[in-house]
Amino acid sequence: MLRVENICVKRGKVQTLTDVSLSLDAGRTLAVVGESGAGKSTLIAAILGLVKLAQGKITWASVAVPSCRPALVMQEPRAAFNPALPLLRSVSEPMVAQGALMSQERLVRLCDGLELPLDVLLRRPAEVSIGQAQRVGILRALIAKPPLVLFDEPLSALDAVTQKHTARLIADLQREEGFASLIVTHDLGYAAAYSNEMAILRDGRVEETTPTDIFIQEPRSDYGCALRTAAFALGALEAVA
Ligand SMILES: Nc1ncnc2c1ncn2[C@@H]1O[C@H](COP(=O)(O)OP(=O)(O)OP(=O)(O)O)[C@@H](O)[C@H]1O
Repeated sequence: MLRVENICVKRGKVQTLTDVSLSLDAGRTLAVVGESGAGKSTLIAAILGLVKLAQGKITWASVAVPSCRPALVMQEPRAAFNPALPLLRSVSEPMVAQGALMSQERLVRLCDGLELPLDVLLRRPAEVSIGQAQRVGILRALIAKPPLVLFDEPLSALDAVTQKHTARLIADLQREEGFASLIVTHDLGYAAAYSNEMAILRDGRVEETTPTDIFIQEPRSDYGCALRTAAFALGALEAVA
């Protein structure tokens, strides 16, 4: 459903993405993994139509992606919200944009799953912890049942136990609702545990796109092998190998 076809992006004078092609179907998860500066956030910006493509095209079900109202979980949790507004106002924005009312039942279910006390939503961004703000970002992304969710380092501010609960909640909702999920992360362990496919990005190019179970056993690219070896050395892949 999501098709990224041979895109090139320049930011300033820097070529940040070169001939990148990816695809992602409904109900599936694609993890985009790569070192800092590889172009992961630029890829998300390109999918959202926030940067100009020098070449190639990006579509969702054959039309421009913004028309499907993709949801974004931003990398910097507090910066994702209007600092002047209680978080609940920001959380309700995707529903307002659809002209729909927010279901109390869904709000309570998601807050329970994310271990977010409801009173946190009555505070402004500066009045909650970064980890809470990150989970509110996930709540806002999922509240309106979007068909496509782009997660930019969605668990980076959470402790290991909360990471696990949050990742499970996202996976459970995805099974029930069938959204397509693109996860950008440095964390190979998380990517390996929760994705169907892994795209390895380096210096703005896709080194390989490989089904996750195969990648864990035998990456196809030299850089994929180096990432896998490093992740094993850190103990990040033991649970999934
Ligand atoms: N607005 C910009 N102008 C010029 N260069 C930029 C701009 N934004 C990003 N870049 C450069 O583009 C490259 C890719 O950046 P990007 O933020 O996409 O990487 P990333 O893989 O998301 O990194 P990180 O994991 O550190 O967030 C980097 O070399 C970065 O310095």
